[in-house]
Amino acid sequence: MLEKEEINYEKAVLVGIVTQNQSEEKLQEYLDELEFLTQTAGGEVVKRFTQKMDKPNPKTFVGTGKLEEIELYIKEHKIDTLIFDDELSPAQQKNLSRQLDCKVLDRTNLILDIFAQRAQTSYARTQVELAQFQYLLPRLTGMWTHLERQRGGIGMRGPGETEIETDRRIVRDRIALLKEKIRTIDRQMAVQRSNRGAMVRVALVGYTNVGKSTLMNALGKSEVFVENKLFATLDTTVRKVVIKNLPFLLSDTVGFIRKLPTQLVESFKSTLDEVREADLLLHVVDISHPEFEDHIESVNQILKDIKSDDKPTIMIFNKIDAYKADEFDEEDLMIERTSKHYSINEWKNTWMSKVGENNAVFISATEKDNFEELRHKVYEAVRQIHITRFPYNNFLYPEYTENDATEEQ
Ligand SMILES: Nc1nc2c(ncn2[C@@H]2O[C@H](COP(=O)(O)OP(=O)(O)OP(=O)(O)O)[C@@H](O)[C@H]2O)c(=O)[nH]1
Ligand SMILES: [Mg+2]
Repeated sequence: MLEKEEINYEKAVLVGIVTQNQSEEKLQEYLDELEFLTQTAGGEVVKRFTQKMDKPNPKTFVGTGKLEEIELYIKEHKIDTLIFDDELSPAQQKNLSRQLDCKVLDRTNLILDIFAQRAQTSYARTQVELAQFQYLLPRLTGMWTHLERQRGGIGMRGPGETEIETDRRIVRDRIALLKEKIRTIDRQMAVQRSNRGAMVRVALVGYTNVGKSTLMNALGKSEVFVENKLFATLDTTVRKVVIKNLPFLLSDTVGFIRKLPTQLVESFKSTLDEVREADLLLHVVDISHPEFEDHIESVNQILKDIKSDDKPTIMIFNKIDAYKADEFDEEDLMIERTSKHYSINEWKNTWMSKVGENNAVFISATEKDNFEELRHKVYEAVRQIHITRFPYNNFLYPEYTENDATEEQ
C-alpha cells in the first residue's frame, strides 16, 4: 500500500501482559522474540513494560496506572515507537494513539512491516499489500482522527462520517482489486505447478530463522537468501534436487511464527499452496533455540490450519553444532533434571520414539554434520512415495546404499 512504515533505528519500548494463560516466563520469551522482530524491522528496544492482569483493559490494553508510567517514560526518553506483543483492537489502538505522543504498533503491525520491507517480487508485494489493507480497514476511523489531531484540527474532532465512509470504500475497492490480482497469479502458478509433471514434491517448512534456506542451499546446491533475521524468505523457491539419480522437487517457503497474523496466513495462501500440495514435508527445527518445542507446536498448528498436518513428515533437528544443554549439578538437590538438561542423544531418543526412527534426523546444515543420514532418510521417503505412485518404476530406484552415496548429482 502505503509505503512501508519507516521505523529505522527508532527507539522502541515493548509492552506485554502476564495473564492466566501466559506466565511471566512465557511473556519474557515472547518479548525476546518481539525484540528480535523489532531489530529485524530496524528498531532498537530500550525498555520493556509488563503488567499482571486477568484480561487486557478493553480501552487501553494496559491499566490506567501502567499507562501513565509508560507515558512518562516515553516523554522523558523521547521514545519513537511503542510496540504491544498482542494484537490491539481498533478501539485500543485509537485510544492509545490519542493519549501517547508516539507511534503505537502491535505485533501484527510489526510483522506486516517486516514483510513489506522484505517483499521482493510483485507477487509477494501484492500479498503483503492485501494483508496491510485488511488490517487497516477496521482501524480507519482511529487513524483519521489521529491524523486530524496531528494537523492541529479543532479539538479532537475527526473528519465527518462521510469522509471516513469514502475512505472505507476506497480501501475496500483496493482490497477487491488486489484479491483479483492474486487470483490471476494463483491460476498461473497452479498451471506452473501442474506442468512440473510427476516428480515427487517436497517442501521445507518450519519456524522462521531455523535454517530452511541454508538447508535448501546445501541440498539443492542453489543460492537462496540466508540471513540471521526473521523472515529472510518470503517467496517460494523451487529447485530440482537429485539424490542418487532419484530426482524430486524441493521448495523453500516463508517461515512461520507464533501469533502469526491471520490476514497474513490468508494472503500468503498461494505461497502456502506449495506446502499444501507437497507429498512430503521436511519440518526443520532449530534445536539450539530454548523454545524449539514451542516452535514445533506453532508450526504444527499452522499446518493443521492449512490442512497439511497429515502428510508424511521428516523432522529435521538443525543446528546441533550450536546446541547447549543447561548444566546439571547432580549434587544440587534443589534442581530437578528436566529436558533443558538433555544431551543431543537424549533428544534423539525422545523424538525418534515419538515420530519413528526414520522420521527424525539431527544435523547441522552449516557444518554438514550427519548429511549422509539426512540424504538417506529423504531418499527413502521420496522413493516410497515414488514407488506407490509408479509401481513399475520400482526397480529404477534401489534401496539406498552408502558406498555409492557420493556419486549422485
Ligand atoms: N550454528 C548454526 N547456524 C545455522 C545452521 N543452519 C542455519 N544457521 C543460521 O541460521 C540463520 C537463519 O538461516 P536461514 O537459512 O536464513 O533460516 P530460514 O529458516 O530460511 O529463515 P526464514 O527464511 O527467515 O524463515 C542464518 O544465520 C544461518 O547461517 C546450523 O546448522 N548451525
Ligand atoms: Mg529462509
